[in-house]
Amino acid sequence: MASFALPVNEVFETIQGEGFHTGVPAIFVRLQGCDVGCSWCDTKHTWQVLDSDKVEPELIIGASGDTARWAHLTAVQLLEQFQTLYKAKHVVITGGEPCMYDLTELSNTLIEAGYSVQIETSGTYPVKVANKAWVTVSPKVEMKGGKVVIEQALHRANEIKHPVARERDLTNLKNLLAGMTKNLDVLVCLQPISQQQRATDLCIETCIENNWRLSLQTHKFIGIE
Ligand SMILES: C[S@@+](CC[C@H](N)C(=O)[O-])C[C@H]1O[C@@H](n2cnc3c(N)ncnc32)[C@H](O)[C@@H]1O
Ligand SMILES: Nc1nc2[nH]cc(C(=O)O)c2c(=O)[nH]1
Ligand code: SF4
Ligand SMILES: [Mg+2]
Repeated sequence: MASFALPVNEVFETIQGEGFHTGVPAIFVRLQGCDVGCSWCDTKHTWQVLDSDKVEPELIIGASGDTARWAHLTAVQLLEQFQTLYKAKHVVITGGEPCMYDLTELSNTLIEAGYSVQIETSGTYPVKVANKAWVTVSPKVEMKGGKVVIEQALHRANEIKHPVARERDLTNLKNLLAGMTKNLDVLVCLQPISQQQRATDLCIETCIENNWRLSLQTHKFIGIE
């Protein structure tokens, strides 16, 4: 079967800094493209997929820095790089919004090669990924792009990791949870937006009240990618 290529912004090995898998060594594959439009997004350089930003694959693997550059890479090309360059056996496919693309072939290829796979998604696109993949949905409600969180993503989620700045974000989360008809015991994390103290205090208080987990973007505190 012809392997189709995905637009990759960066590939790097680090420690998962967010959610249930915080602390796990991981290879990150950041895909280019997102039309959700979160004003506080910390990866805005991935929003547009411009031909003028397309480069050769060798400029992407292991490169660092927040640029809009991207290259087409196939599942086999990525797997070969992982097996040559990295030790981690957990792969996080993120973006940009990775579920703009069909991730089934990439995730199946990696799982068959012995990797665990996790997807970081906004929940605004159907999640097309291997059944064994871990899906982290970070619901994006009332963002500029006007997209809505879809039921299929919430029902496929292994964890819901909600970004919180103020009370309204908690109300939005509780409305999403109340509307779910399946996956009712999904794991819930709260993630303060941009490490704001008021948001962090609100998350701590709410996690204790609801027995939810706190997700702190630990990589930003210890200065790793
Ligand atoms: C950059 S997004 C990419 C994946 C996908 N588009 C999504 O939003 O889940 C990865 C994670 O970073 C979170 N995030 C982005 N900017 C953030 C910020 N300023 N503060 C806290 N979390 C942020 C998102 O909520 C998401 O959980
Ligand atoms: N260390 C680290 N952990 C992360 N977890 C989710 C991330 C993301 O940008 O999707 C991320 C990231 O950018 N770095
Ligand atoms: S959905 Fe994710 S990548 Fe897109 S703008 Fe929001 S936080 Fe950024
Ligand atoms: Mg990040």
